[in-house]
Amino acid sequence: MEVGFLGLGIMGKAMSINLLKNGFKVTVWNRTLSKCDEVVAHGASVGATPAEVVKKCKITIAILSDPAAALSVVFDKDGVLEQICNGKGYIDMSTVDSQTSCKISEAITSKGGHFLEAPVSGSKQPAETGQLIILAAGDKALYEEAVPAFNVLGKKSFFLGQTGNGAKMKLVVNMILGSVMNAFSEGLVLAERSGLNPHDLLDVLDLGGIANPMFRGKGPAMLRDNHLPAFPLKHQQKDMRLALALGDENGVSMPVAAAANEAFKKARSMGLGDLDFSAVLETVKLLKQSS
Ligand SMILES: NC(=O)C1=CN([C@@H]2O[C@H](COP(=O)(O)OP(=O)(O)OC[C@H]3O[C@@H](n4cnc5c(N)ncnc54)[C@H](OP(=O)(O)O)[C@@H]3O)[C@@H](O)[C@H]2O)C=CC1
Ligand SMILES: O=CCCC(=O)O
Repeated sequence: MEVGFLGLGIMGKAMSINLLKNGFKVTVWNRTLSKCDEVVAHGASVGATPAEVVKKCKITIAILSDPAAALSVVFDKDGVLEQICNGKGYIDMSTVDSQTSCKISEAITSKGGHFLEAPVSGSKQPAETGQLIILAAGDKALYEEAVPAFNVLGKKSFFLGQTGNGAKMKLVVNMILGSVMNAFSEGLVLAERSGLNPHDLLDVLDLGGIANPMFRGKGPAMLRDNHLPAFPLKHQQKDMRLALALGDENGVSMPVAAAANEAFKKARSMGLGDLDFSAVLETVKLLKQSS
């Protein structure tokens, strides 16, 4: 199967290379052209614009930073809308809000195209190893058609019904993720400042009921102040912001998530937005030092 792929950031690069390694023909586009080089070395072709990719491919996948980027690639000049038509499918795997997803869906389907949202849970390493969790919603026929690609990209795909449900599920998951990361950061600093060995804390956590791959995977690096980006902090803050808006729409009080969002905003203001979201740890250290 030949697929188009728009967006070669941390996730898109890993996912498109994974498709190529598993026998898919892939035509890629990225706003910054130089990021195509590594994927081309794995056998990809390059399209000059999103429209050119869609013209060439029956199904085009996108994974872009945020709602503004997702909308721009569809609606702007040389965008997806210029070539989408009957028989072609567009799958947006970016993490966006349901309103953005519905706006894209309406535009694609008004041109006769098929639309699926399919944000993913899991980060850089699961993207590299095909272990993502795919949260799809929208056009069921397009979902069925995309299953061979999803089977390469992920360990499990969910079809969640109407467009918007995938976006909502993803935001709920990441709202929890961001809140947990803040609690974990506070715990690491509290352990150290109160005279405990934080490595002992990691061992204790790993044996108990709240053991999880994130503590295990990121904890040791966090203790070395290593925040090399797998999931950029600026994207986690975007997800908290969008999840809080979903809370507003549904009358759900989320004081924990609101506090976590403030911490991620603080980290962004400290210039940490391009680091991993674990860098929110630095805001806890800062607060303790100034008190
Ligand atoms: N990293 C992770 O662990 C995960 C990320 N996600 C989500 O996946 C999406 C991508 O994440 P990730 O790969 O980490 O992000 P990156 O920041 O690494 O990549 C972002 C991509 O979006 C492109 N982009 C940004 N703005 C525009 C624009 N205005 N027009 C066209 N292209 C644009 C970038 O192009 P350029 O190279 O030119 O800047 C790049 O290809 C986000 O929605 C994120 O929340 C979901 C699960 C896990
Ligand atoms: O959206 C990013 C999710 C990152 C993760 O699941 O570790």
